[in-house]
Amino acid sequence: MRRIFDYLPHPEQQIVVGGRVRVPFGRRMMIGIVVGESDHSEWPVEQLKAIDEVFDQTPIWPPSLLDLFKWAGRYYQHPIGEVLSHALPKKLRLGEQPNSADIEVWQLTEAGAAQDSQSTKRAPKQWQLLELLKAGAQERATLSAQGVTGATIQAVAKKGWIEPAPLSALNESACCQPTQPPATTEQSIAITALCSRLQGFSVSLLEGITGSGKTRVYLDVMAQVIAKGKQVLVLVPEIGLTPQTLSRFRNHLGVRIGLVHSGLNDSERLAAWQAARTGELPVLLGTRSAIFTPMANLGLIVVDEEHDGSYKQQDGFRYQARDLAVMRARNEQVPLLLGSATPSFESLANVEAGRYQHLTLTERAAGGQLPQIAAIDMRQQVMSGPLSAPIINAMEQHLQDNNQVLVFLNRRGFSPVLLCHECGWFAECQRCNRPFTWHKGFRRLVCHHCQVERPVPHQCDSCGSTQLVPVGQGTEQLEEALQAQFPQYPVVRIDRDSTRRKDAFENLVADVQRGHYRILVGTQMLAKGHDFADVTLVIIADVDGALFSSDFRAGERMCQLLTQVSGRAGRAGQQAQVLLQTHYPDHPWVQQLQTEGYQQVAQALLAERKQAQLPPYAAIAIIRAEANDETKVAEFLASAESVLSEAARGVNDKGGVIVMAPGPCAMVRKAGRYRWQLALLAPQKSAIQQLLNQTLGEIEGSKLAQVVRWHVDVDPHDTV
Ligand SMILES: Nc1ncnc2c1ncn2[C@@H]1O[C@H](COP(=O)(O)OP(=O)(O)OP(=O)(O)O)[C@@H](O)[C@H]1O
Ligand SMILES: [Zn+2]
Repeated sequence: MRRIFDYLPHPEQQIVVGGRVRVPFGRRMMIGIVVGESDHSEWPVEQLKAIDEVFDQTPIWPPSLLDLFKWAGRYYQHPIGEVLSHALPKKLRLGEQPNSADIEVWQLTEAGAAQDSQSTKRAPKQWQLLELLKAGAQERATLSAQGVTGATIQAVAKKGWIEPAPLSALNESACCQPTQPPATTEQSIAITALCSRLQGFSVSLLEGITGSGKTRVYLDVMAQVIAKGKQVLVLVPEIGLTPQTLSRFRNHLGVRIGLVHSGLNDSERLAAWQAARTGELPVLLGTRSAIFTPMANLGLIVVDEEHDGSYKQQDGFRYQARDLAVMRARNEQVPLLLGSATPSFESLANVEAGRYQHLTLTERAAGGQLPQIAAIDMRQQVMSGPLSAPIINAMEQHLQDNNQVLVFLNRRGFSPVLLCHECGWFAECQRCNRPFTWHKGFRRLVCHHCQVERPVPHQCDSCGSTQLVPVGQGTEQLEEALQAQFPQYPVVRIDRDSTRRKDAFENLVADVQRGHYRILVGTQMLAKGHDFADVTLVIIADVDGALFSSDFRAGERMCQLLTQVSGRAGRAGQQAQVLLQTHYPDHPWVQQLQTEGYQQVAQALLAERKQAQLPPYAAIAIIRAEANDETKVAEFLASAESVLSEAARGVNDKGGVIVMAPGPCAMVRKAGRYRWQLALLAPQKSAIQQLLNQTLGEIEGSKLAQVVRWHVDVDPHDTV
């Protein structure tokens, strides 16, 4: 509910703003959070109920953070209750007390330290655990982030090689790596510039080409902050939290690193949260939602790969964690460091406007040149498999030279369509009106839009023919074809399907690092931020689909993705190559990326955005609605449009808000429901805010608002 509720104070207990209380709500008792105090109410005092129980003597969040949440609720047009509930670890929502002692810590015993790889020869996982603990005690949560399962821990503990350790062991354990290569000149310049701004609020954008060693810059700056006794909050994209990242942080900083990731259970999550809140944890490393963690002594926020789409929550409370980081840094008066090889256009525009400090790294830290992208014109190739002859030849070369080859294809499954060769019928999801993807390994057809599955048919539904043929290719097919083409080189596929099991992703990445595989096939999971030292050739198998998206951000996204994937090649300083297969070698983005690189393409695309008055030079919000009955969706948005248009006449002083006519989404039917949307555009974010604040109450009150599912998306990630 888009509102707050009034209660009388507890007769004896003191209440605190930002603390939890139990209150009667309807016929139930519920846990609430006190967001403010007042000496009056809109309701007659006899109608108000009293707070039943007070849980907290001190606020859960400091006032600056509570203010941030209130701001976020207003800005993203999301009910404050849901925002706060989102920010609160589950155990606290249920009324438990914060507790940081709930942490399971393990250390080597003397017997364990005496083992060598021979004694665990048939149990490589156990050896991995022993090796990890050689550097000192670690939390179970940290071990699990590095691919160690509970079963392995139990097995090794049973042998008497490891034992539970006190929490204090963590602080002594993290060791500093003695042999760091010296920072490069560019890195040193960036580090000095950043360290001169550690007081007060500022935002810096570190734009460093792929492999330029941005992480090293973060770490040196973080070390300075930690040395002053302050805490650092580091955000990474959803799949950027690899064992490698973690060990780099541990080794370099020599302090305990707290983690927030999807593999934590509720107790571990609460323990990390509490350790951060009390100030005992020097570094908290986490994905999007870590931005909500209170930190007693915050000294710096770092957002790595700041352009990454996973910082935007795509359902419920649709916040942008990078943008919240800016607000949080301002509220808490600390510096914010954004880093990327392919900065978001929002951040580039902020640099242009002089709001962010701009630091650049233009050379690769380990030497060598950034690989050039070369397009292979598919129209002139005779294709015998998914990859053309020049690509196969190049792969042969790099593999013979003992290097790894990465083949990128952003489509899971075996084939995106299963077609009847005789009549042209194809298997289609009835709820989305889109073809099913054939997953050969799972022996299922899966709709990638609504996740519904069905068995693979033996016959055509329409004519009964048994000649069903796969059309188009996904990673599964590519993996199969490459293994057949290069039987002597092990192939691994890394995508959401091959990494479904817990820890599978961490394990596969570790195996790639160890050189177990020579050919890596994968989706964007492989593209982001990984440091695979032996990859010298990157193949981009197909980008053609992305060239035709009608989303105004399609160009930005594609250039980011291609630059990031390409950047996986030659990171240890080798000569490297990137080959891109396309039917459209003349497409302007493809051309520009080959000849100029991300910075120049970004400048060109930004100029177009400015001309067209689109974000980041304007603000946008979208109201989306869906229902089984399309006319209801259209009617609801039409009435919303008239409410908005009427009110929009009043906000003309700020340059006005354009209320676009409602229309069907690019994918008009999903999971059986029809989807429409209405966009609001304005030169200023505040104008859209003002308009939504004025009108949402009325829109929400309409009868159709109860019939259709709808939501507001401020600064949407997807706009089609
Ligand atoms: N000063 C240095 N001297 C030698 N090697 C370095 C130095 N700094 C970083 N490196 C190495 O360069 C490689 C790339 O560094 P890093 O992964 O930090 O790059 P990055 O800027 O984050 O790249 P990306 O944006 O592609 O993720 C790593 O293997 C790292 O160990
Ligand atoms: Zn579907």
